[in-house]
Parts: sequence; C-alpha cells; structure tokens
Amino acid sequence: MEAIKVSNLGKRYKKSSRPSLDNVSLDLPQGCVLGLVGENGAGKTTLIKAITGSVKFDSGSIEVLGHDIDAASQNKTDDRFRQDIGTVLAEDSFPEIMTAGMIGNVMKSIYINWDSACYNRYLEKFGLDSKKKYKEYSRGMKMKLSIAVAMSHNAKLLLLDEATSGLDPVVRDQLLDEFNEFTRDENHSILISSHITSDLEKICDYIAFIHEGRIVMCDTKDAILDKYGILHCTDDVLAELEDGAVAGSKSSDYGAEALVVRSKVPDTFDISPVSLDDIIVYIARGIDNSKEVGR
Ligand SMILES: Nc1ncnc2c1ncn2[C@@H]1O[C@H](COP(=O)(O)OP(=O)(O)OP(=O)(O)O)[C@@H](O)[C@H]1O
Repeated sequence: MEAIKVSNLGKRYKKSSRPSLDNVSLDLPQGCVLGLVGENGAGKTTLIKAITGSVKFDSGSIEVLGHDIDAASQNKTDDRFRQDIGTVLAEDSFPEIMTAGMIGNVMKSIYINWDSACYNRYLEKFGLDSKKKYKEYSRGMKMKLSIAVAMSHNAKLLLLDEATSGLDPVVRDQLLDEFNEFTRDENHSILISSHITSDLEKICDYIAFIHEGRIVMCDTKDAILDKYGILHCTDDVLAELEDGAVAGSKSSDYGAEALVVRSKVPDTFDISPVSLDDIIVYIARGIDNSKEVGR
C-alpha cells in the first residue's frame, strides 16, 4: 500500500492568477521518505496542507494510509486514521500561553496512542523546559516541540513542512537520525519538505521537485543523482550536444557550465557529480528560460 497517493490534484486560491497546484500526482510508498523541494511559493505547503485535509482542493484525489482524505474531511467516512499521522507545519502550532507540559496533557486526551514517556524523553533530548510557555520559546524550540508531539503518538506517517529549518546543525543531524530510525519500520513513512537539500540527500528515498505548482521531476534520489552531472566546456561544444542532453546551463567568461544528462553525453567528456541543489537550480532556470524563449 502507498502511504500517500496524490492523483491529478488541482488547487487555485481565490484571486490567484495561477493555480498553486496544477495536476499534481505523486506516490509515497510505505516505509519510505519522500522529499519535496521547490522554490518559495512553488506549492509545497499547499500540497502538504491538502494532504492533511486542512486545505480544500478543486480537483483530483488524495489517499492517505488507504483513506480518501476528502471523504474523511467531510465526515463521510471514519477518520480515525488521522491518529496515525504526525504533522509539523512551519507556522505556530500551539496556543501562546501553554507550556510544553500542558501541551503534553492535552495531547494525551487527543491521541489514543499518546506516549507520555516518549514525549518527556524528547523534551529532555531537545533541551525543552516543560514549564516554559510556548510564546517564550525561540523559533527552533517551537519546531522541536512540534516534532516531539508528532513523534510521541506512534504515528505511521509524518508530514513535515520545513521541520528542520531554523534548527542548528547539531540538532538537525540528531533529528535526521530520528527520522531514519522512524522509517526503519516498513509501515512508517515520511513526507518532508525542505530548502536544506543536504538534509534531504541524507534521508530521502524519493525526491519530488515542484515548480510553479507542477511536479517537474519525481524519482528515487539515487536515480536523480545518477542521471545528471556537471559539464564544463565551451558554448560551441555545448551547442553540438544531442537534443535533451542539456537540462540547464549558464555562461561565464570561462565558458559554459551545464547540467547534463549523463547518458546523452559522449563517454569522452569529463562530467562531475552533482548535488540536489545544482539540479534544482539548473532545472528551474531551464524551465524559466524556455518560457522566456516561447514568449
Ligand atoms: N491562503 C492563501 N491564499 C492565497 N494564496 C495562497 C495562500 N497560501 C498560499 N498561496 C499561494 O500559493 C502558492 C504556493 O504557496 P505555498 O505556500 O504552497 O508555497 P511553498 O512552496 O510552501 O513556499 P515556501 O517555500 O516559501 O514556503 C503561492 O503563490 C502562494 O502565494
């Protein structure tokens, strides 16, 4: 079973000039981590909120842990499966005056499988004072608290929107280990959006790249990193490569630097490995440039 199955999803907010989600389809197999990347305003939060059921969509369908999210949101079906979902959103999640201790008590009455011992362990691990009010926490502390809650009710699926941003490298590394540990159980899955692509490279099995509301690339991380490479050459050499070999390029005084599809470039060329960041930047630029040309 897929942990998440999104099919042909469309969403346009009122008064928006373009859809925030345009025919988006993607699957997250159980036991896997899917990383969602894309520039500011690409549609990542909208997609994650649609998956949680907090943003209504115009077309398409979403199944979460085998349940139709739209039917559940309209109370047409049993929505107990929501207990199995842990969500961390980039925005404030709790009332300002509540302490971490109070939040734990409230969660105990919300989640059937709430694990107080696990929650307290996270508070300790993250250095969070259970007597401090939410409004007195720093941004990073608030994020850690949301993660502690999401991971303390035996969820099967974590939906994490920018959950590691604002956290220092040591805590981020600690969290990535936690997420890895979480998905060791093949019934556990994670959808995570982040601008910190190095974090995603560490934990993701799949990467989906969303650009202006459309999925422009979705594959296993390894397939994506294997497919592309960076080529330094002259503009003339670049122009002679076969169609589809160049996914994006930039020129400088020293020649051209291009993101190329390895299988479409002769073996004699020296191609360097590429990071996820490079791939995203070049592909986004390639799409924007081709739009300019088409104008
Ligand atoms: N409540 C809203 N009303 C109107 N438009 C919205 C609303 N929320 C988001 N949008 C628009 O939808 C598009 C996608 O926004 P979204 O927040 O999903 O992007 P994102 O990829 O999460 O961006 P970021 O990386 O900056 O968080 C943007 O054009 C944004 O302006």
